[in-house]
Amino acid sequence: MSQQSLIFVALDYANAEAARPLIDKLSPQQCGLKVGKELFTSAGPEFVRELVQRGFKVFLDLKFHDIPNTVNKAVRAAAELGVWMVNVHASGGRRMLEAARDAVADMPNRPYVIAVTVLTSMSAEDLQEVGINVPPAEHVLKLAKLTKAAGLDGVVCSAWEAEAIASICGAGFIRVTPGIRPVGSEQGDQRRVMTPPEAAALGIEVLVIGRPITQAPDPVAALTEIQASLTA
Ligand SMILES: O=C(O)c1cc(=O)[nH]c(=O)n1[C@@H]1O[C@H](COP(=O)(O)O)[C@@H](O)[C@H]1O
Repeated sequence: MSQQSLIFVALDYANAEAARPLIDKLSPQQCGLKVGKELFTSAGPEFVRELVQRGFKVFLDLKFHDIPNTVNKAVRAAAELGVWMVNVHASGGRRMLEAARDAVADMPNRPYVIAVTVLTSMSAEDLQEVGINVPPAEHVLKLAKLTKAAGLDGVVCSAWEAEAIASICGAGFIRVTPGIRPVGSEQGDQRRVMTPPEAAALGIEVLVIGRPITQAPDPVAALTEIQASLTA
């Protein structure tokens, strides 16, 4: 993993045709691409293979959360597409996480397997409603420790929890942070947000950014501006 924060553009588009105009203007040297539930459901594995063939690091964000056997098979199927990273939900529990880890253990070029802690769209109130009566940061840390103990490569968390995770889980443990919002951009459904330069200053390995780029009048210019702001 490089020292500088890598940016992954969240391709939250309705289908491949809608995503292609932006992808055609990007290079694998510039950023990675995240394919999530919407685009994967409409465009399918063939589209993921196409992005991999074009040389992009692809983060397949399907957030698997199921019984261990099902997650094991799903992670393996994702890995066989040649993606760089795949994720599951840490709240699936230790045995599910171990099954995700084991799915790719024998692959020579295996993807990173990481686990979502607490979604960046969730606030303390949202957590309370689902029976978790501790602050988000505390629950994130608990799930990060479980993920590390199960032998996964890292976690998805908000940038606010990234430093504490590094101090508890160690430097090699990858932190992937969505909920990144340049000053002046709309928060939308995100709750635990931070600006790109602040997140980069924390040494976060991967910043996931969607709408501030994809909904901008000129997405490539928005990405370039964000990238410049990281080192300014
Ligand atoms: O796993 C993810 O990528 C993810 C986890 C999380 O906690 N929060 C979160 O926003 N994401 C994804 O990151 C992207 C954020 O997009 P924007 O809010 O548009 O920047 C979306 O594709 C989400 O599905």
